[in-house]
Amino acid sequence: MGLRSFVEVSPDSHFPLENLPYGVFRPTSTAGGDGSPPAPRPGVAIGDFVLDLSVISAAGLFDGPILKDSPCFLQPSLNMFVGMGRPAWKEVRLTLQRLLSAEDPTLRDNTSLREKSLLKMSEVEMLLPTVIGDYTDFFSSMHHAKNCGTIFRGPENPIPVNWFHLPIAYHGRASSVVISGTDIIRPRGQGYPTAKSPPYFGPTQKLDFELEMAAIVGPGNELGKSINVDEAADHIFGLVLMNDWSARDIQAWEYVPLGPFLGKSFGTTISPWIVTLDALEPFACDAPKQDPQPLPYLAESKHINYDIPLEVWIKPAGHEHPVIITRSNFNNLYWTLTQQLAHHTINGCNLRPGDLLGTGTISGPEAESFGCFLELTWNGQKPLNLIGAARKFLEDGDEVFFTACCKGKDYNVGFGSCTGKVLPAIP
Ligand SMILES: O=C(O)/C=C/C(=O)CC(=O)CC(=O)O
Ligand SMILES: [Ca+2]
Ligand SMILES: [Mg+2]
Repeated sequence: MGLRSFVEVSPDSHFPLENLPYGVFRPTSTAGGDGSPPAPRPGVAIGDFVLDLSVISAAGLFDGPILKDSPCFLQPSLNMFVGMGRPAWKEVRLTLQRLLSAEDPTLRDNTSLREKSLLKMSEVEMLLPTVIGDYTDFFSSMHHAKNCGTIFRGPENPIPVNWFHLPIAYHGRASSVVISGTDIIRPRGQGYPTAKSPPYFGPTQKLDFELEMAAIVGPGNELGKSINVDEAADHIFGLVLMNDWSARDIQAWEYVPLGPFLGKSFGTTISPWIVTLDALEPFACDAPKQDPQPLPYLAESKHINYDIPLEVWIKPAGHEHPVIITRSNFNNLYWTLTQQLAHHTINGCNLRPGDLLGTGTISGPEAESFGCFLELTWNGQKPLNLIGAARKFLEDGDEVFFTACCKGKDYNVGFGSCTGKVLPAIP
């Protein structure tokens, strides 16, 4: 039997008391005094409701030693709270699990506070949870690295030799990270030239999704200092789903020798609810054994992943229901979140609260678990059948849905969804 809340939580909900993911929202039902939209504020998800943490904070209910008098929930983003570190996160989790439990009368029996603080999810708009100063994207699934290498560089040596020694990454573009539900405009750009013609210019003909998750950085490090791999988990607040939309024709032509640029910087979608590592703890599992042994700064005493089943669904224009196109799992990552974070800071580069670290596309070993169209259709050579139509890449009007849900014995720890619809290119 899972934990019980006085708020009704259906058995298939992603958001029971065991989860309590954090987001930033604004109520859609009420406007401010001058008619302007209400200010963004932090909240946690419980069943089909959002608990407004600014109201709980103003009511003085965060009375633990760290949170007492802290303005961290009177902010328009979660940056201040995630920067406070694990002792603060633990204190808030305990306070909220008590306040929302079926047994505690404080909120349960206070009608006016309950009405002020608990809002229906259907009556709020979700916003980006943190101000993202920097966004980095790793490349940590071996299956994805092997498939991309074979497709882009040939089957002889698909995985570059450095890949087994360090978690490869590129610096992404933070300005175009958007919240789930935001439309994505098909980008224009230069594509690969064919033997006799110059580079193609126009709307990408190979628009793709990439099934990823991303870590939200906690306290981070000062410039010039690095984070020890065995302490790295204390710098990861939690995880979201992430779609690293990619234009494969633009990417293939531009990426030599500096890596992805305009083929990926036109939009990256994240899900609104940050599921904490504390909530994911029951789903920890061994990460793949690494051969060769990583260098000492990457050798960790606790080498773990999480068992997070992932799904991608697509709803083409004119269709009522989405269809599933791939199933993978977070536990396919070869380099762990903590190794990624330690590697990122080993040269003294500073990470700041709220930064976003993408895992890289999470492909599994089987064709049904590949994490993007590039792999699923082998760069368009083997089209997929999508509701009777042959598909190589994304088309205008397609809606892409990612979802993830960890199954506990009597409860779920879910991520909700990460969605986006493809709009036609600007003429
Ligand atoms: O192998 C390549 O040249 C390119 C690979 C990617 O597009 C991957 C990327 O963005 C990182 C990832 O998602 O794993
Ligand atoms: Ca990516
Ligand atoms: Mg992107």
